[in-house]
Amino acid sequence: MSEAILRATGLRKEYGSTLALRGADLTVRTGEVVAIMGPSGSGKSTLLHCLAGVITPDQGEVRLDGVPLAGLNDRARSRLRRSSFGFVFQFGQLVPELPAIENIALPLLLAGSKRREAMSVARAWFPRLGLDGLEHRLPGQMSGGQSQRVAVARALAAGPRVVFADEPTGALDSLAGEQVMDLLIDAARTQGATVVLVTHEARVAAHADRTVIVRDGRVTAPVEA
Ligand SMILES: Nc1ncnc2c1ncn2[C@@H]1O[C@H](COP(=O)(O)OP(=O)(O)OP(=O)(O)O)[C@@H](O)[C@H]1O
Repeated sequence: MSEAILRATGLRKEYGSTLALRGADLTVRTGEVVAIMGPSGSGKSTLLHCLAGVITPDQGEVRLDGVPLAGLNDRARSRLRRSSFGFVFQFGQLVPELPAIENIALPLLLAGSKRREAMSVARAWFPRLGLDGLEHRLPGQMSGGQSQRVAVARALAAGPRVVFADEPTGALDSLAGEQVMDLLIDAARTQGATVVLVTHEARVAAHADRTVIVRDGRVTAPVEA
């Protein structure tokens, strides 16, 4: 069995009087696709954001390759997010002023690629996305499903080690949602990326190797595969 890439132990997070996480534990292995399910407000997004180092838990820790994220300063944490992580949200993550191809090229440019090289990598995604000919469409000129496919390509283009997806199909009908999930899982597996996915939908979770349930701020169903 592969090594743990992410290990969260005893995560606790309070927002004012709301206890969002109360001792959440989760281990994710390299190359695994893990779905996080659970009732609304149970703490799924908070857990995802702690795993990704976007928010810092009040107690407990997250380790990436055994190294505690809390030990990194803000700059190192942002660099890590940029170089090792990709993100897909429900909607609205593309830069509206940039055509699809430039949205995909953006993380590569931020990582230091030359423009010509970044655009060529981005262009190569279009046949795979089923979006040939739409390279120069703005996000507002594409359907929700097309935009989400572009968002998946953007999350994966720079070769992240972990992709975090929060309700990536939440705003889509079932056919468009299936296409987005097929693309996300297929591309992640091809690249050997690990995926941590929050979803309400069992058919989305069915794409995962393993599903865990968050209830009242704790991970209640199989912590380990
Ligand atoms: N920034 C915030 N400020 C205050 N309360 C928050 C904040 N973020 C989350 N919460 C609260 O923390 C709890 C857990 O929220 P979280 O978004 O993690 O749950 P969730 O399981 O992802 O919910 P949903 O499925 O509805 O998206 C909820 O009660 C929520 O209202």
